[in-house]
Amino acid sequence: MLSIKNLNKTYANGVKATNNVSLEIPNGLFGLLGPNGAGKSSLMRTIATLQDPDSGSIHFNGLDVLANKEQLRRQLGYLPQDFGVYPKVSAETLLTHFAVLKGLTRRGERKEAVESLLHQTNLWEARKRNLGGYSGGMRQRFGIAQALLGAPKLVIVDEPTAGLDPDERNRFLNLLAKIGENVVVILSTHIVADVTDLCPRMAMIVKGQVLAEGKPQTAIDALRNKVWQRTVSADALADYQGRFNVLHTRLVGGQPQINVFADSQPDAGFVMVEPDLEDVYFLQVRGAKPAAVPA
Ligand SMILES: Nc1ncnc2c1ncn2[C@@H]1O[C@H](COP(=O)(O)OP(=O)(O)OP(=O)(O)O)[C@@H](O)[C@H]1O
Repeated sequence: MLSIKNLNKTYANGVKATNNVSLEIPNGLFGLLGPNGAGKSSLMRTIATLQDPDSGSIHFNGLDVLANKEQLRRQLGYLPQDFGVYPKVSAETLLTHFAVLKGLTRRGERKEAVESLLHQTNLWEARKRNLGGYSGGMRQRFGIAQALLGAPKLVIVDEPTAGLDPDERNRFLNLLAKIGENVVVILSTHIVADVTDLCPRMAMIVKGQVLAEGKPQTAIDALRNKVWQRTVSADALADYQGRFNVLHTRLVGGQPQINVFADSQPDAGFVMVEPDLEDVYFLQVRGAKPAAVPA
């Protein structure tokens, strides 16, 4: 269990990237969902002990993280947002190199760990190929392999699915879900479907603040009977956006279809629809508060 209490971080330029964040994160895949610039990376870097908060506390299975950084790092696997690889080195060679850095100094043990991770991330067949020739998905899976060296108890992956095609994204998320069976895995993303599909728990973060936390389904249920949908003409769209709390707009067959948040039917053209996590997300991002989004 990772327990974060009243965490704050303001950068020297005055940006409050982490605003009184408190979260309880159990074993499993935890989705940290928010738009670009919401403060996801800042929070993850702080948990990973790469930067200090101004105030607040972090405990991991009882360990005071900020007072015992080295001990946390020994249990941590981290995949940063921009994970660079040496293009002219094979996956097997670089992973072996990372294993040495991670303290796997005994040869047999190291070989076993590297081989097992190459299998687990489905890179075994491609292990001799140079990383420069890997696809985006393969590179991310390599990133996860290095993060898992040393069997970490806390795994942090920062926006790993951005730029992956749907197949690669699925393969990557399934891999994370499997890892999450036994350890805490925190996944940051701005892709709502990443969280809907796989995360038993999540938090939405906007402008450094946690606006919703808990099971995705609980947050969705709180919007039941309050999401209304209709198609409108392109000319009328701005008018609808001005008059109603429009959560999002999609083009369906070239025509705008809008989802509106309202206690009652906004006009006769609307039908009530089942809410989904996108509705919850856009309600939070647009700054409109629902009656309550229970944890
Ligand atoms: N070292 C820094 N110094 C000053 N401002 C920073 C620094 N790092 C991040 N910020 C600012 O803090 C805010 C949060 O950034 P952060 O990278 O944590 O968000 P994010 O949710 O991870 O977004 P993204 O996906 O775009 O990286 C942004 O306004 C960003 O410009």
